[in-house]
Amino acid sequence: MSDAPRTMFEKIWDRHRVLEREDGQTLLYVDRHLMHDGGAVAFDVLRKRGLKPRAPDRIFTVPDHYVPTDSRRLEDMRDPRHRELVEKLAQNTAEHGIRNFGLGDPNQGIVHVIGPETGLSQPGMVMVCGDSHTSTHGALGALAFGIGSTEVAHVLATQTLWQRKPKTMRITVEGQLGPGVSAKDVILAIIAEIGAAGATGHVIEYAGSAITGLSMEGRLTLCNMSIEAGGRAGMVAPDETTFAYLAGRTYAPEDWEAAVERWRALPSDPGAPFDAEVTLDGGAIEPMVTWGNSPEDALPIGGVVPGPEAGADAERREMMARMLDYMGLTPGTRLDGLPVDRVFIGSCTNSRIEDLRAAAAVARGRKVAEGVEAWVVPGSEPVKRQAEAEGLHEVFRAAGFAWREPGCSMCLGVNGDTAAPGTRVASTSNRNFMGRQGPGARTHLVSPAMAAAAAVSGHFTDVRRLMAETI
Ligand SMILES: CC(C)[C@H](C(=O)O)[C@@H](O)C(=O)O
Ligand code: SF4
Repeated sequence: MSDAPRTMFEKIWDRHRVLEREDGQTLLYVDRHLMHDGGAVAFDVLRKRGLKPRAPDRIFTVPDHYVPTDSRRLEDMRDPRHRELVEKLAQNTAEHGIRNFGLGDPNQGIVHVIGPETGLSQPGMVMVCGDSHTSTHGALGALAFGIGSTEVAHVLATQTLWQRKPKTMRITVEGQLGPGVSAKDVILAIIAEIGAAGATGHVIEYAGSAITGLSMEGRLTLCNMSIEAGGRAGMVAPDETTFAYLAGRTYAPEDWEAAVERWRALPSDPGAPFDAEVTLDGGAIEPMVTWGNSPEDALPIGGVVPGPEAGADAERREMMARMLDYMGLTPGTRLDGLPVDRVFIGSCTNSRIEDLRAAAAVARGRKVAEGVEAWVVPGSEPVKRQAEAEGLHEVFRAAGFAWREPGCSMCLGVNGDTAAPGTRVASTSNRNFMGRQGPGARTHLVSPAMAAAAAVSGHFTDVRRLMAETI
């Protein structure tokens, strides 16, 4: 190998390359394979072919999509097909000696929350999961990406995966984020800038002082939504923040000092070329709200709903008209002041302890507005315990928020946690697609602080105004 400067992505790719095929595909070794209840059927595929999981100690599973968030009991799962998926995951993993963080386990939670939290996600690893938001784990300096169901079976059976080498994109955000501006606003601003297909075919590396200044939790939020910009994966170079976050976690490496030494060599070399470069001014980013049905349809809270004529071409104009109709919005409406019916604080994007602290800081001493139903769904059992130890659940309850059990919940609604048709939802999740939170439900993506501000105001509002009022 030459001494040419390499990106962090290339270093990880090179280290995991097993062999290359003539058509340009590379067989990669997989360090960690995460699975959730949505992928439980992969075990049947293996069984039918007489195969067994190749490396059970590298596979970790958790039910999150279908679990109820008003109970921890399997018996309370209303849909028998969903219960079967959760049971199947427990049975298959028990049979093969795979660690399953099952319903009721003290570490159960959303797969992308518990990976980092348990220390399973580490710098330099190749990590996969049959789920598009696997990009989340890249926040720790891993190459982590979602795979399809056929690939899940392939990884189960071989602990390797065929991949075409993606391109690289560096997104640099310099400067200091303003008060009330979080990682969620940064990623929404990025996607608004480059578009929902802006990073297609690329692995994104986030860099710059606004990024390195983020906590690990902020970086997880950022990387989580890389896929919403079309990116194959998103990564942040490991640094002291990363090491401090991982130290002492259950699955942190036993040879800790040596591991940290290895991790220090991972960041992209100075001068390493990226296929694409994007820069943003972090200081100019404001609290964001989406108005349409793609995460790219995001505007600062001071913005107004655009009209279809703002679309660049006929196709976009037609799409905008359809989205405005679906969202029940009139062009020219100010986002600040737009009434909400429901508020969802949760999902693998924004359900970690810092997210709940940010929301609680706004909710403290205030009341959820009349007619608004607001939920807080912690990302995992440890997040829930920590929040309760800090009394955050009391803050939320006193304000009128429902305090629920961990899971994907209203992010996707496959467990039955949905919003009624026509309902306008302020949501801290990552997708505002038509029907995402239930048929006809109108999703607006926001940060946890902005969601809490909407809950107590009864409409979207600039959280910075509420912060100024807080004594
Ligand atoms: C169910 C799962 C495969 C899906 C994904 O891939 O992302 C889900 O988590 C989502 O967020 O839409
Ligand atoms: S919380 Fe939402 S985005 Fe994340 S894995 Fe679950 S359904 Fe997918």
